[in-house]
Amino acid sequence: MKKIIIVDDSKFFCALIEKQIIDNTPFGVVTCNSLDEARIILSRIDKNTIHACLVSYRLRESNDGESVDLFRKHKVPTMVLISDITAKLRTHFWRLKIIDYFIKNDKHVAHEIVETIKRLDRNPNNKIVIVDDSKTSAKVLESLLQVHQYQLIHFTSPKDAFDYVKYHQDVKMVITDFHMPGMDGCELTRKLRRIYSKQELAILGVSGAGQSLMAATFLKHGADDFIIKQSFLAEEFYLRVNSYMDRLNTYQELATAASNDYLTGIPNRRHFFDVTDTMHDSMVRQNAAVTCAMIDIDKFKDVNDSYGHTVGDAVLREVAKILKKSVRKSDIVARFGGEEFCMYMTGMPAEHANMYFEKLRQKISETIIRAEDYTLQVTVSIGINSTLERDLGSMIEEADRRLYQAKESGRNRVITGRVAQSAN
Ligand SMILES: Nc1nc2c(ncn2[C@@H]2O[C@H](COP(=O)(O)OP(=O)(O)OP(=O)(O)O)[C@@H](O)[C@H]2O)c(=O)[nH]1
Repeated sequence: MKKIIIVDDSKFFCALIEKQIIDNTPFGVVTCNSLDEARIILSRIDKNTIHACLVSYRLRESNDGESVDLFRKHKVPTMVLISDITAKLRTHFWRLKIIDYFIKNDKHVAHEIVETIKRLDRNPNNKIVIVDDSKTSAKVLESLLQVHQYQLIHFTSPKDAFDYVKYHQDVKMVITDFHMPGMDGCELTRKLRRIYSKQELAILGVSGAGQSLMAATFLKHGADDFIIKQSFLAEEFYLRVNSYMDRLNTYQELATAASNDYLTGIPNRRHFFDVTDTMHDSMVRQNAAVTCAMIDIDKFKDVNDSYGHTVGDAVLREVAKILKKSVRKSDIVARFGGEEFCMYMTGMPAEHANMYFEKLRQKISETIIRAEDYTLQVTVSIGINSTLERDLGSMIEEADRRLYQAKESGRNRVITGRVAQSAN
């Protein structure tokens, strides 16, 4: 487990922050109450296991800032604790390329520290594209963003940047200069906004000083914000980038929560229909092979009654995992509710469907599920329908009727409508 090192001479403060970090992040904590202790820890610990450190700028029996220098020398991402801030210190901190500073007696300090640690953990997955034909200007932004461990890609050509962002939906933010050959920053912003909404992509315009109209022009074309190259402060830049990134991450978490089942993490019924609606139309137009399947765990009530709901939940997660692992990227598996799942398989004709689902049924029945102190096995009944119909709802309804037949005729079996296969 990666760790956060806290260095502060107040044991009470260390304990308070340690608890917040342990309760709210995946990280462990090592605390030191003096610089000497911190030196010993640094000499013993494997540096790769340190996520970041939180260090008091002023410690008893050491010079101001000595603690920060020690961790910076060891290339540990550093957050600084301070009792109060001055303009001089602020400038000094950003020159040192620290992650952030926190005022110790601020009542939100623990929350802010935890949020910063979580953000630092997320940032390697947060992709930012910098578009600037000047490598020197881009380097300035890159070196600032690297401190916060964002994933960065630099393009000198706006056209190349556009092509990249268009096909890479994982880009969260574009920071673009205005004056560039071929396409200016506003045009790039306008083109990107046709594809991505503000909930999907943040765009920050950048330009030189003395361009008073530039901010309005960028915003008008769909940018979220604008910064002036020569004059922005590192602190202001971080606050803006981090707040847009936090907002995007929150939107995406909400979107995932709305479309995915909370227990198994696979799509829910609503999302299933959102996705399959257009997909199915195109399948019908191409007269392509499609198979729908309804899958239901047998006697699931007995699982809950015999082992408890926590074990029941673990069974649902395990079955969902097996279903998800068994499909291709173009197929969709969703939890329709309770112990019932639906699968939409593209390019699967009737002659393959029966064998495929028979294997799947067998795999589930052979899987040993471990939950709490129990080991158990469950079976599923499956109804499948490979007769292409314009209306997807009717196709699923028929698969559901066959699932009912599978239950009625003894469970743990697959019913295709044409042949009923007994597993027993
Ligand atoms: N643990 C857990 N149980 C759930 C969840 N959703 C539904 N259930 C339970 O699933 C059980 C479904 O029971 P039934 O509809 O009687 O079906 P069954 O026992 O599987 O019987 P057959 O389908 O006829 O084989 C009920 O006891 C529900 O309470 C869930 O999210 N977690």
